[in-house]
Amino acid sequence: HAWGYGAQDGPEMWAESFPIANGPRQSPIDIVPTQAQHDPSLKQLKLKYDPATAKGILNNGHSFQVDFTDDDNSSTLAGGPVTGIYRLRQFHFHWGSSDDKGSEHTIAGTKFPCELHLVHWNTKYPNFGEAANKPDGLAVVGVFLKTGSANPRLQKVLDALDDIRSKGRQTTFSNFDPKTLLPASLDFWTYEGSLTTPPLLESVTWIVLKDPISVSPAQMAKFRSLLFTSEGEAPCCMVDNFRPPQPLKGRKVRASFK
Ligand SMILES: Cc1c(Cl)c([N+](=O)[O-])nn1CC(=O)Nc1ccc(S(N)(=O)=O)cc1
Ligand SMILES: [Zn+2]
Repeated sequence: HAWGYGAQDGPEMWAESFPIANGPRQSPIDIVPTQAQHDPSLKQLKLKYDPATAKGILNNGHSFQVDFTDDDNSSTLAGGPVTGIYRLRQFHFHWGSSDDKGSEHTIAGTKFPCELHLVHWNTKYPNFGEAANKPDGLAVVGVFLKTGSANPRLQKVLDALDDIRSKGRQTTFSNFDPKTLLPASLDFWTYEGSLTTPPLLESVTWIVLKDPISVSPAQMAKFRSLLFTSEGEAPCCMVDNFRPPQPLKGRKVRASFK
């Protein structure tokens, strides 16, 4: 099932191979703050990350991801809208070819140049693969990146991109605490959704942080230096790797804040 973000294999074509693309709980969505309901029963988000669990960084041909060892509860998410403990598996980004687009979620139609996803799986299941197709299997924290001053916390990730320019390239990436990539406030919106790329599994509790972190235009250029293509193929810049917002289909979006 070769899929991508081009005219021939992009989001408008995904339903041909992945009919769930037109399902009832697809992601991303446009978040309309005035229509989100404050839910005082939502707990505080509890994120505990051990930098020693960072393992490697990989160009998977759709984005790049930093993978974490997930064989114990060293790096976990709990609280917020979820029950139980979810383990951090990886984080990755989505971004645009220019600073006026790139995020997957939007806020009242506003697009950000980039969006970070921290992917966690429910430890009530034996592993990520088992969790990935359960309705409460995954929890993804989304963080918007807004153009402004350079973000020093991103630099270690961006400096590693030179070694993984082409699809399939990977290198070690250790001693990194993803908590350093989060904004000061953990206020969030939450809703029931899906993976935003094939296989588009409807197994994600989305936790989208209200506040963005900063990224400079020069740092955004670094993201855009990656390639969708493998070495030896005609190079195609890795940009616009975002799915547009999908129909809400009656879902409620809750806010953890007033
Ligand atoms: C589906 C699956 C399984 Cl099962 C495994 N596995 O190793 O067992 N790996 N993958 C791939 C995967 O994780 N995709 C994924 C897609 C979108 C997102 S996003 N943007 O955050 O919604 C997060 C992840
Ligand atoms: Zn993602």
